[in-house]
Amino acid sequence: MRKPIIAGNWKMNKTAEEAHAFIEAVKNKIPSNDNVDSVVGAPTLFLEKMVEDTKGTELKVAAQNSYFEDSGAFTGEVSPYALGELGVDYVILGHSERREYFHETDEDVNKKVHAVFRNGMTPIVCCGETLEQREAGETAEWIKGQITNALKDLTEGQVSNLVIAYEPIWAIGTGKSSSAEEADETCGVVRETVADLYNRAVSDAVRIQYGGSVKPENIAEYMAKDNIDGALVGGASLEPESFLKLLEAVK
Ligand SMILES: O=C[C@H](O)COP(=O)(O)O
Repeated sequence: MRKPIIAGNWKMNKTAEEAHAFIEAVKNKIPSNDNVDSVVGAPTLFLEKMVEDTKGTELKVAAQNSYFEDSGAFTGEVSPYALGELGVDYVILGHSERREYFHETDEDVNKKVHAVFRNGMTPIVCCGETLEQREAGETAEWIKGQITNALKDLTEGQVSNLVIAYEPIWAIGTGKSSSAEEADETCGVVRETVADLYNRAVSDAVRIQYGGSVKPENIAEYMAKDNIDGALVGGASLEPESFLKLLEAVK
């Protein structure tokens, strides 16, 4: 039985003060992590304070990116070693916005996945197709390729502990969510790819989230599906009330 994982991704939103106010508003209302893992992905600037603010609570903190080298002459980059030292739990990797605007490749994502594991954190690896790819019937092949590349040279133990977020690009921030059936089918492609690359025990263990216009009103439809173990949520994770409703719907 896989434990659900709901992760907010604030993207480049909020000030330090707003982030602190959010944590204050939710921290005593987070469901027990015996039932659901609750995560907030915050901008790098606030991570230290968020880790401090969430100490002793059931809320976990995610970074939204990490570089693949631990240290060195990489001006402006975020060290995975420093993130691990800070007490960050998860790192979102390969989000379609990072791939599109910052030209991240599958190879970069794979190196980052290794770096995040090496530093004791859990990667949330994103994959997803464009509308053109979906309409051309290329979704399954594309997703298989992204997953195969992202998981290169990982151990069975690492992949069993990994989180994969399937986010159709056309459903992100558009209000056009994928139907639960379509989302489940493609999350099934992700799971079968993991089974082919590793084995059934690993594919049964890996947790797969759906992301793309998830909100309190529709999250239950996704969570009812066999291959969907959680959600990666942008817009609807920004307000405390909405974030708590997402967690309530799955606990
Ligand atoms: O990482 C989250 C996704 O990009 C989904 O964003 P959204 O919930 O605003 O559509």
